[in-house]
Amino acid sequence: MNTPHLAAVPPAPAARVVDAVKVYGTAARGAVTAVTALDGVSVDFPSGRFTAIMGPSGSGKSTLMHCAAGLDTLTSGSAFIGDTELGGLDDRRLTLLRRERIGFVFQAFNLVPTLTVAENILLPQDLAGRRGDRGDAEWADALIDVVGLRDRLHHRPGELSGGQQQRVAVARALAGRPDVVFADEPTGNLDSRSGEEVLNLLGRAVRTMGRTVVMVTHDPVAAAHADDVVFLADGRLVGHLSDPTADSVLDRLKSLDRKNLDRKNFDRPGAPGRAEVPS
Ligand SMILES: Nc1ncnc2c1ncn2[C@@H]1O[C@H](COP(=O)(O)OP(=O)(O)OP(=O)(O)O)[C@@H](O)[C@H]1O
Repeated sequence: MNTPHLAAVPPAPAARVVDAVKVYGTAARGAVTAVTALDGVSVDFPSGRFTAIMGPSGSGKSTLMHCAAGLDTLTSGSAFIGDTELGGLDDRRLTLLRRERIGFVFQAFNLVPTLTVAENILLPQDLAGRRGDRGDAEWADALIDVVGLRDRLHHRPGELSGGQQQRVAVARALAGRPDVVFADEPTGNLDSRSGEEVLNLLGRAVRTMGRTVVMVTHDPVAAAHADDVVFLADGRLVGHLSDPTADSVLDRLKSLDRKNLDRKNFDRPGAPGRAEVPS
């Protein structure tokens, strides 16, 4: 009997957006400029991989991340976490989905100052009512070692360095074993050494713990920690690199900047990516 040949099927993306459009502002009283921050972006964030989102300032990186993570809504198009379309969820379900399936790391750490390190890390499990779950407790305990904070468990965030606080934030983001961790400029407030530690941690979460990370950054050295880099310019997806290095990312950014300048010189008035509503 012939055994059917099973081709390796790539895992479904942990998150994706399809034809994503986001317009900020409206034409009120006939004279306001609307800004098209995302202009028809479709991108997959594969499961078990570390993806960086890069692009010039104002290109739509944070908007893409916020819409993909259900922190903001799209004007049109769709955003999915796994198979769940975010546009179809009411506020309560969206809050639950963010709590149970997504981890967040922000530039400003966003820890709760009155809670200890241990309490901050366990907060997502407490909110989800899962503190008693044995598997979760073991996972959180292992995480504390991975992020190197065992001797700081009873300190409060104000007693820690910026790098240590961000490591707590990474542990907190991973504690609930989310489908995907979204990190918005996680090294933006850190010196290069602490930044490197946080990036190594995110990389380890993907490569040894099987997690999925999507990170917005403007730093080619940070992006080089990722498996894939997607590039945005003027709200559009304009490139992709696998196995990036800081040099290859920098080269791509420079070529995007050149193309952007050339195009803007040709396209005046009204550069693409900006929907300008006449007064
Ligand atoms: N709440 C808002 N209201 C109006 N315009 C906004 C809003 N948020 C972002 N924008 C505009 O949308 C565009 C994309 O912004 P976004 O913050 O996503 O870009 P970015 O690539 O993350 O930028 P940066 O690297 O500077 O943080 C910009 O032109 C920005 O000014």
